[in-house]
Amino acid sequence: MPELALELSGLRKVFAKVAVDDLDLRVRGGELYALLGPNGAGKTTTLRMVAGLQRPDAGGIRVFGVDALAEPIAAKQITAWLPDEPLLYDKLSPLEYLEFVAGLWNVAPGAGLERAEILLRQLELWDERDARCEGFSRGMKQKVALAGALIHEPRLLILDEPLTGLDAGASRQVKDLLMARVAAGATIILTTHILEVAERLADRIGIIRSGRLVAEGTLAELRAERGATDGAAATLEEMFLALASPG
Ligand SMILES: Nc1ncnc2c1ncn2[C@@H]1O[C@H](COP(=O)(O)OP(=O)(O)OP(=O)(O)O)[C@@H](O)[C@H]1O
Repeated sequence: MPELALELSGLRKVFAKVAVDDLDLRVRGGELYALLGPNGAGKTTTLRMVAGLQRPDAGGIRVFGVDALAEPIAAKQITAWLPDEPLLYDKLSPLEYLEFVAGLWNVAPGAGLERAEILLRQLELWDERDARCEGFSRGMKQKVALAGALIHEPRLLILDEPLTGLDAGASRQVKDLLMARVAAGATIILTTHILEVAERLADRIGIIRSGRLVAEGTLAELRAERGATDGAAATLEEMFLALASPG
């Protein structure tokens, strides 16, 4: 049985109404797991709780066996978090920003610089390494933020809509980078509204609605389940629309 990268049990968060509703979710080590769901389904709230930015009202979170609620620092050491609207220190250049973030994680300066160069080259930002981020486009800033999230080489990458707003070229660079990380043994959980991303990249897909997991599996498994009831092989979009809408 593969090691579990993430285990959520009975996770619950209530704001004015229930956002995450006794959610159970397991992500295996080494897989790319796409979390899909309509607006307001509870995806970001779930991931923010895993990243330690929001305290659940109930339930448990384990990251590679570490109890993230009891040992948040240990859990954060092995986790990357990229929010959907990341903030950067605009006055810094990409290289300065990555050196700064590497320092926060106690990455040795030499190793930090080496990793920064690899990441900036992969994301085609090396030529802009010394320019201030304040002059960058939204997509360029998003790529710098992604590099910052990966600089401490976390085992678990949690990415909230990492491809939204990127042009085709940037999107390809980010996808290639993520696939390379998975090939090197990392685990990725991402949310996306771009169903083609889930279709092409994900080992498994989870569909969440009203804070609960309503379907989960490989694309083939989801299709087979749907096909069995509908008598036809459904597209991910058809399955998503059927599963994500109430009633
Ligand atoms: N800080 C907050 N205070 C109050 N309500 C919140 C807060 N954060 C989220 N919510 C509510 O919790 C519910 C789930 O929101 P969440 O952002 O997790 O959904 P989502 O699935 O990520 O949606 P989207 O796809 O639109 O990003 C929504 O009803 C939202 O209004």
